[in-house]
Amino acid sequence: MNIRIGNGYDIHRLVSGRPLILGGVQISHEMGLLGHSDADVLTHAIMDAMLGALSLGDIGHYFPPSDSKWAGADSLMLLSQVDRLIREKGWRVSNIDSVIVAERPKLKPHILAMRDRLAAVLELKPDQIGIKATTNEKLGPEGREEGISAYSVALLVTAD
Ligand SMILES: Nc1ccn([C@@H]2O[C@H](COP(=O)(O)O)[C@@H](O)[C@H]2O)c(=O)n1
Ligand SMILES: C[C@@]1(CO)OP(=O)(O)OP(=O)(O)OC[C@H]1O
Repeated sequence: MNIRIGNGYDIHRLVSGRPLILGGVQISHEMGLLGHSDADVLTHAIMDAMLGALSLGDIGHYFPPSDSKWAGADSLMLLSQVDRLIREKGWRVSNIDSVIVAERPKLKPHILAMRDRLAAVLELKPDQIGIKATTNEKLGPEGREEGISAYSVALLVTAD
């Protein structure tokens, strides 16, 4: 069995008038993330980790922000396409681990729902997907609540 590891990072700006969607879960908050798609920063970091593991570039290559086709796109649908790409190449996800950096809102109550949604799309068990949350101790853009970022690593294994 072959193994490959990849990492991903993304950040999106917090603005009023947008829904806050993380890991495919809509979270009640007075602000949401701005982006060409639904701006699901966690799912974007996970996709980049999966693509990075196989040196397949990044999500902007497959879903260019300049292409109106992806305007308002559901990031879980994009994740499903990335998963299909790696499966077609003979790989599958062994496990994913992630961190969301957000001063607010409290994400702990939503982590299990995010794991369930991502696991359903990736056809994994929820315990193959780690998601943690941390504040940035009021430091930097996340700490000033200007944005939310996410980091992810993905371990891929060959299907055989
Ligand atoms: N948006 C967040 C941030 C943090 N948490 C939870 O709180 C714990 C403590 O966070 P610190 O940044 O003070 O270390 C953290 O381990 C998370 O469990 C959260 O739920 N939502
Ligand atoms: C998801 C895509 C889709 O156009 O757009 P955004 O939601 O703006 O997200 P970002 O991480 O800035 O860029 C990646 C794009 O592929």
